Amino acid sequence: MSHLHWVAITEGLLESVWVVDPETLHILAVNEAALRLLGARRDEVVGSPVHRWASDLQDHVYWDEWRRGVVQTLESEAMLVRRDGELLRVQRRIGPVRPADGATVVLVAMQDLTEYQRTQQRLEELLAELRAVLESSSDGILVCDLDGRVRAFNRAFAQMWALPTTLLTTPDDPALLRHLAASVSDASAFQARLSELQRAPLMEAHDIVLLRSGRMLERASRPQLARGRPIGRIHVYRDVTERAAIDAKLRLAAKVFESSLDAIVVTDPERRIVACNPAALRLTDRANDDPAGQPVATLLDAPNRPGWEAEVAAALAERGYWEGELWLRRAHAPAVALLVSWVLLRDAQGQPLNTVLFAKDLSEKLEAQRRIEQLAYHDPLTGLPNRLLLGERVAHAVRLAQRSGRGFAVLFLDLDRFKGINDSLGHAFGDRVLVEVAQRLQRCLRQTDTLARLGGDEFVIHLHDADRSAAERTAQRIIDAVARPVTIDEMQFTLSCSIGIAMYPHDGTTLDELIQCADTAMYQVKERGKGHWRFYQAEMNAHLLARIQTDHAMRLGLQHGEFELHYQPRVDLRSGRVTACEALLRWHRPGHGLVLPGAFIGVAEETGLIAQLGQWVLEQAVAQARRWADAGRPAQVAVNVSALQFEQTQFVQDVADTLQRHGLPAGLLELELTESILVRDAEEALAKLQALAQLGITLSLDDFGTGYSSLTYLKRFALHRLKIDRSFVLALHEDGQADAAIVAAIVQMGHALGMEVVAEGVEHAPQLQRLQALGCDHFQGFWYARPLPVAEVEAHLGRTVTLPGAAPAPSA
Ligand SMILES: Nc1nc2c(ncn2[C@@H]2O[C@@H]3COP(=O)(O)O[C@H]4[C@@H](O)[C@H](n5cnc6c(=O)[nH]c(N)nc65)O[C@@H]4COP(=O)(O)O[C@H]3[C@H]2O)c(=O)[nH]1
Repeated sequence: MSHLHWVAITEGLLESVWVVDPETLHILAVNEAALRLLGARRDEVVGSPVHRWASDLQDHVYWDEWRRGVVQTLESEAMLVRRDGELLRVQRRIGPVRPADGATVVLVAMQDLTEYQRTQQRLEELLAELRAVLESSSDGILVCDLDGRVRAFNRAFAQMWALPTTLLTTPDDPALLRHLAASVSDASAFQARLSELQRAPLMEAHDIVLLRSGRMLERASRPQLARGRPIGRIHVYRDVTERAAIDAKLRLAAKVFESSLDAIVVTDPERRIVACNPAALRLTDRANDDPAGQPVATLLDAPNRPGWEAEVAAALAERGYWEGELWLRRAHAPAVALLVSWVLLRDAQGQPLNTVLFAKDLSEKLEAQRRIEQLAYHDPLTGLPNRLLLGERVAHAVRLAQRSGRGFAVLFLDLDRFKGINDSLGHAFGDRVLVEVAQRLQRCLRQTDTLARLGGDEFVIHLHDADRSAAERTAQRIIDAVARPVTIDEMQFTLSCSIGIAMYPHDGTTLDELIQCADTAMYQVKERGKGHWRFYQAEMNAHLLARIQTDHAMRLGLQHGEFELHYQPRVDLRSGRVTACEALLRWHRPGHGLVLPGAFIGVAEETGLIAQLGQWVLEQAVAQARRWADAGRPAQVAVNVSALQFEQTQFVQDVADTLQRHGLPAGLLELELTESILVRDAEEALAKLQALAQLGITLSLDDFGTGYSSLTYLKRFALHRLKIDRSFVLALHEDGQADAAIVAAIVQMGHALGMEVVAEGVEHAPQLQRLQALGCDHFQGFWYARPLPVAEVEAHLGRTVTLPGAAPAPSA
C-alpha cells in the first residue's frame, strides 16, 4: 500500500499516526495530526528515521530491539523532540499492521499528553488545596458515601471526637461508628439520627450532639452532590460548648438586667440613654414613655453638688467609675434620692463604649434612718428628746457658753405621787398623764430650750441662755402649769411636781454633773413637802454622802450585831390584857448612841438593804416569840414589813421557813403591812397575802388613814387588822372633832369588813377613853408602855392593865 493510502486512512483520526517501514525504521506516511504534533512539514517528516524524533536513549534501544524482532508491540509514554527542539510527552501505541494487499508496516499512534498532564496537574493542585482547606477548618468534617461508609474526615474531626490513633491510620468504619456512639451522651438517639439521615440522602439537618465529656457539638449535615445527584453526605461538627456557655451567660445577664430591683441604665459614651431596665422605668415613673436617646443627666439632679456632671465625667474618664448620691427627677412624683454607681465600659482598643448606671432607691433607707434617729434620740411615748439628744444639745450649749461666757440652767422635774396614779389606774392611764404633762411643760418653754424625758415621770429641761432669775421664773411657771386640773376620761384630778435646778457653770460643766445636782435639789424638794422648786446647793451633796455612809455603816452593823429589837406591848381594850407586842428595830450605832428607825429605815429602803434587815428582824422576832411561848407567856409578835421586802419573790417562803425553823405556831406572828404594798402590784400582792393567811399568820394594815385608804383593796385583801395612824389618835387628844369622826368611821368600817382595829400612839388617858367609846379593839402607846428591850417587856406579857374607863360617846 502506498503512503498515500495510509494518509487517506489515518487522516480522519484524532490521534497522530506515523506509518513506519519495519526494515528501515523510516517514516513512510504521517497524518495531519502527526504534523501538528511535531510542528514540521510533511516532507520533513516523511522519509525521516524514527530516531530523528526520539528524545531519549531508551527510545533508540526500543527501535533497535524492534528491528531485531525482540519486541513487537508496545504501549508506553515517550518523549518526542519536535522540529523546533521542544520536548513533548506522548502516549503511544506501537504495533505491526499487515494489510491484506501489502507488506507489514509499523503503525505508531500517539496522543499528546501535554494537555492531559496539565489538567492532571491542575486537578492535583485543586485536590491539595481542598485538602488544605479541609484540614485548616476548625470544624470537624466527616464525609460519608450514600451507604454511610466513611470516605474522609479531617484532623479537627479526629480531635473533636478524640479518635484513637488506630482509627487515624487504618480505616475501620464499624470501629469508628462505635467510637462515635460511645462518645455521645445518648448513643441510641445518635445512631437513630444517623440512620434517619442515611435514609433521606437529600435532607439537610442541623442539630446538637452532647458528648459524654460535657462538650456540646453543633452538627450540620448536608448531602454531597455530584452533577445534581447525591453521592454522599457531609457532616460538619462545630464545638459550641464555649459559645453555649457564653449564650447562657448572656441570657442570665439579660435576666438580671430585666429582673434587677435596682435601676440599671445603659448609655452611649455621650451619656445618652440606650436602654433602661424595668426597675429604672418604674423608678423614673415613665413606664409608658421610653427615655431612650435622652441625655441621662436630664433625669438626675444634685442640688447640693453644683457641677456634678463634670465631676462624673472626669471620674469616669480617669478612674472608670463614679459613686455618689443623686436625686432622680420624676414625671408625676416627688424626686427620690439614689445611691448611684456609674461605670464606663471600653472596647478592646480602650475607646469608651457605654456607661452603665446602677441606682438604688435610697428613700426607704433614708426613711428608716430618720426613724432610727427618731428612736435613738427621742422618747417613744412623748416624742420628746431623750437623754442622748439632750446630751448633744447640752454639749453644744457648753461650747457656746464657753465662747459667750453666758450660762444656762438644767432643771430636773419629777411628778409627785405619780406612782400612785400609775399603780392604781394602770400604766396606759399613767402614759396619758405623762403625755399631757409633756405638752404642758413644752408650752412653758422657748424654742431654744430642750425638754427631755429620762424615763418614768422624770423630765430634764435645758434652759438656753438662762440666769438664776430666768430659771426661777420658768420653774414657777412649770409648777403652776402642772398644778392646773387634768381631765382624762372624764376623771378630774390635780398633779404637782418637784423641780431641782442646777446652773452652768456654777454647779457643773457636764450634763451628768448638772443632772446630778438638779436631781439632788429635786430630792430635797420632795423631802420637804414636794410641789416646789429649789436651786442646788453644794451641801446637798454632803447630805447624799451621809446617806451613803449610813448604808455602809448599817451593813457593817448587821455583821457586828449592832441591831436590837424593842417590843411595845399591845393591850386588848375589852379585857385589858397585854396579848401582843410590836417588834421595833433599834440600832446601837457606834458614835451615835441608840438610833431610831426613822433615821435609817428610809436609807435601807432606798439602797435595798431593807430586804436583808427585814429578814433579820423576822428571824429575831420569831425566835423571841418562841422563847416566850416556851416560857409559858405566849404573846403574838407583830413585825413591820417594808414594801421592798414584801416584793421579794421568796418572801412567803422565807416567812414559812422561819416559822418552821423556830417551830412557832403561825397564829403567834402578825405582819404589819403598809398601804403602798397593796397598790403596787395588786395581783401579786393578793396571791402573797392569801398564801400568808393560809399559813395562819395575822395580817394587819399599818398607818391606816395616811395613804390611799381605799375601800376597794381593804375589801379585796381580807386583812385581819387595821392600825389607825398615830396622827389621828393624836388629834383625838387635841379634840379635833373632824378627826374623831374619821377615827369613828375607820373603826366602823374595819368592823364592817370583819377586821379588828388597833390604835397606835396612845399617850393620854382621854385618848384611850374615846377609843374605848368608839369600840376600838386594841391599843399601844406610851400611856401604857414605850417600846422596851426584851428583858423589860417580858414582865408585861399576859398582864391585865387597869383601863381608865370608857369616855362618853362623841356628840358629833
Ligand atoms: N410619839 C409616840 N410614838 C409612839 C407611841 N407609841 C409608839 N410609838 C412609836 O410609833 C412607831 C410605831 O411604829 P410604826 O408606825 O410601825 O412605824 C415604824 C415602822 O414603820 C418603822 N420600823 C420600825 N421597826 C421596823 C422594822 O423592823 N422593819 C420595818 N420595815 N420598819 C420598821 O419605823 C417606824 C418608827 O419606829 P419607831 O421609831 O420605833 O416608832 C414606833 C414607836 O416607837 C406613842 O405613844 N407616842
